Amino acid sequence: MQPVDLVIFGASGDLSARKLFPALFQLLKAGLLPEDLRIAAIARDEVSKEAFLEVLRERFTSRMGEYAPDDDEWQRYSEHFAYIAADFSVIDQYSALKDWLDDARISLFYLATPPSLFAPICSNLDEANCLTGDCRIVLEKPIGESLETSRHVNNTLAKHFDESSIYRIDHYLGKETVQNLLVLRFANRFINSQWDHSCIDHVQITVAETVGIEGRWSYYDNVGQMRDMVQNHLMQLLCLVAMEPPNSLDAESIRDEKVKIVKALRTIDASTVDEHLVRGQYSRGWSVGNAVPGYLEEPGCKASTSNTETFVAIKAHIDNWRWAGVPFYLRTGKRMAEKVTEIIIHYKELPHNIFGRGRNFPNALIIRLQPDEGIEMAMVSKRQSLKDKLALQTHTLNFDFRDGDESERIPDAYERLFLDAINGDQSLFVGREEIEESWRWVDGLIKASEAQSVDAKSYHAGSWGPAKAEILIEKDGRSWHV
Ligand SMILES: NC(=O)C1=CN([C@@H]2O[C@H](COP(=O)(O)OP(=O)(O)OC[C@H]3O[C@@H](n4cnc5c(N)ncnc54)[C@H](OP(=O)(O)O)[C@@H]3O)[C@@H](O)[C@H]2O)C=CC1
Ligand SMILES: O=C1O[C@H](COP(=O)(O)O)[C@@H](O)[C@H](O)[C@H]1O
Repeated sequence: MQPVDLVIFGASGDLSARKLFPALFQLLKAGLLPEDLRIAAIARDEVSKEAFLEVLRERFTSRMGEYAPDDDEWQRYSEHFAYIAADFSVIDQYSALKDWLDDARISLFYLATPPSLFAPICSNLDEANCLTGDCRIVLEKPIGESLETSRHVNNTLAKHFDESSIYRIDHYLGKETVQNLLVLRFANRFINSQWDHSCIDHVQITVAETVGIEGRWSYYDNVGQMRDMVQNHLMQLLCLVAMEPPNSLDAESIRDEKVKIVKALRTIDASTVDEHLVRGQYSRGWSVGNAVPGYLEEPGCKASTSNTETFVAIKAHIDNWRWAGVPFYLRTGKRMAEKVTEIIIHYKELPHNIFGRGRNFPNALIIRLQPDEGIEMAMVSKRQSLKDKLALQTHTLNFDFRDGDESERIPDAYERLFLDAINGDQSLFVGREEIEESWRWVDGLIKASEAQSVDAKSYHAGSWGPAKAEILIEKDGRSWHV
């Protein structure tokens, strides 16, 4: 491995503490990163490196539980760090970073900052002469808040970095179970050969969270679940389920196939939005046994009303040969009954049922991405019975990723993504075109919903969303899996 300097902008933020620094710790502990990795943590607080690390360690300990570092491990981890206090928006404050960087090493700039700072940081890095040698940039989602603003960010990036040096993160792609979708589909002939409109009745993708907006009201109220989750995470899952086999596993081949799916998504306009979109907003209720406030009672809320959605259900169609006539039902929300991310492939009934009326149980493939990661196949078999010769039942073939070992740690998505960015592998990062095409579709949906004044219907925290979401699917004679 080549020597790497990793610069984390936004080092005092929530993402850094919860995901980035723990992932780096795990990778170093496992010996998967260069031993001489240097990490520059940059934030605004005027504190010493020791003070920064002390706070970081407390945050680690409260969140990492049994995986938190012991004293020796923490000491070794600390040795990789430098702390630089700077305001990223001010060009004059880049000199300490310039002095710290070493041209002979790869510089990996990680922007864990509000998206409004992406463009200024790129320009400032360039102007401060920090972009010499092999430089790469990693950006968190969201890239923009619309097609127009994402283009602006991408255009600015392109002025300072070559596309091959830009790593746009969608952390869902780093999840082991999401990567497994490619393997499941393209390494198993029996699945691959049954993956189209002739066998599949419909697809459901659910990304349900029990958390609320977690103190992010001012950010969230401007974006809502459509921009926070649908434009990126759900779109990526949809693409991985629906895309054609890529020619190879290189980034370009995978991105090309994903873009084709996004472009084939049928536009939902003002004339069709009512039958295809349900929006919701949580009111107070119960979440995992605790009473929780409604969206408008969350800390930081300054408004007495808001039409921002915390729940979305969509019926989407992909207008191509493979998926003709197969609806994709997508659903995502905060403060739902359970934390679950799953994809359900519902197969069609057989063309002719020799077992008689009421004895047809269509197969279903249940891909559990989190938690309880695994795959279930609902199959029909005969129940042993002398009384009823044709007693049929659904049996489940269950494939548990942990192989029954609950103590096994599934690596966090950010571990995979750091490793790939350091190794220069872009295959799990999102390309410019797919992001912009995704915004084009989502912008159209938002516009249609605004034109028809589709309200965010209230649902109780701890439920499965507004009743209208049930109707969206039930009027087609189907129902949500959970
Ligand atoms: N949190 C999460 O779970 C996820 C976050 N993201 C994305 O990651 C990014 C970061 O999110 P998150 O960590 O939650 O945000 P936070 O608000 O918690 O952290 C932002 C960080 O940026 C710093 N910062 C802001 N402005 C400046 C400035 N002018 N100069 C120097 N530092 C500055 C803040 O420092 P200071 O403390 O001084 O303000 C803080 O360290 C966002 O793009 C978000 O959308 C993506 C997926 C999940
Ligand atoms: O990007 C985001 O993702 C999280 C959900 O991530 P997960 O890995 O816990 O499924 C979501 O809560 C957050 O609002 C969003 O910005």
